[in-house]
Amino acid sequence: MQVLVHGGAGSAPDDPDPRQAVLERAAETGSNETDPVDAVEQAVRVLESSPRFNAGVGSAVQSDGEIRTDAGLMTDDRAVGAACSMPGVEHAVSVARVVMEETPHGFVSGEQAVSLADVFDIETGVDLWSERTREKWADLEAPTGGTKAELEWIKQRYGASDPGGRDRSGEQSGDAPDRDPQDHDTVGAVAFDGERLAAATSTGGRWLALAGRVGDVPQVGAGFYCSPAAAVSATGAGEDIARVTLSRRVARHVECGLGADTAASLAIEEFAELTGSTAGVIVLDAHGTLGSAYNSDAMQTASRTR
Ligand SMILES: NC(=O)C[C@H](N)C(=O)O
Repeated sequence: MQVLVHGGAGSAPDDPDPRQAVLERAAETGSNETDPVDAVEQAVRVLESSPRFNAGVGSAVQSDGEIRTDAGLMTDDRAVGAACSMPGVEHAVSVARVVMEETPHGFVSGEQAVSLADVFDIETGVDLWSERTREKWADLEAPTGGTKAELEWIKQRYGASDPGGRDRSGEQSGDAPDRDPQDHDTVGAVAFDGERLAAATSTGGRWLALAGRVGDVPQVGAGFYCSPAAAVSATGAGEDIARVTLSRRVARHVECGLGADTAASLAIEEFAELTGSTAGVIVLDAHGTLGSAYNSDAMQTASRTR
């Protein structure tokens, strides 16, 4: 089994070494599996359980002070499952898998997704707050007073720094108020067993987002995609990733004959040109070739073959 994982595209983290150790453990855990769906699910679950990443425990907090998780999973036969806006769900990737395998649907949201998780024995009601998110949330001093007040608050702030720490004009925004140096850390995995491919992505979204906001991660073709040619997981500025269906774009380039790395680089170049924003992708093709590209300051990855 070949597994490649990422820990989000964004500004360079202060703690790359311990993060890298978790990524290595995730890749190894996935590579011990014999089925690519198990491989991506188990790899992502390791990352969701680490407070160092913005997925599961340690996820970003939305404007109403609630943490909601999102994930998507897909296989090369185009089976797909996604789930979003789930409070108290650490392993969003496992809910995405339930949607794929146990329902006739592709995407389930909110309270009902949490109920579905419960029915299939995925733990709910989990405390997803980490020390870091608690401190950051307290520092932000979010307004109380409902949706209108929250919207006014986030409109000035959301996207003032993208996951690469740059403002929308491409200038460094290091001294912007409320800039979040850890606005990255979405996690993803791709796996190949020599015949079958799978891809999965999981996140808590982005800081300073309106309650109920859903980014690219659970949108098929945007935050994740898998075709018989390639498995892809994306990370970065979710609204921009979705508007150019970034993961689908990478797979399409592989389908047109490009190598995994070239396909990833070309898709990121196109993404940057079309949106002026930052993102990263990992890809594993049906020849077992790994590829990745990003235009943010950093994107940590780890891979393992067994
Ligand atoms: N850090 C990320 O990758 C965020 C994620 N793509 C989102 O927009 O929800």
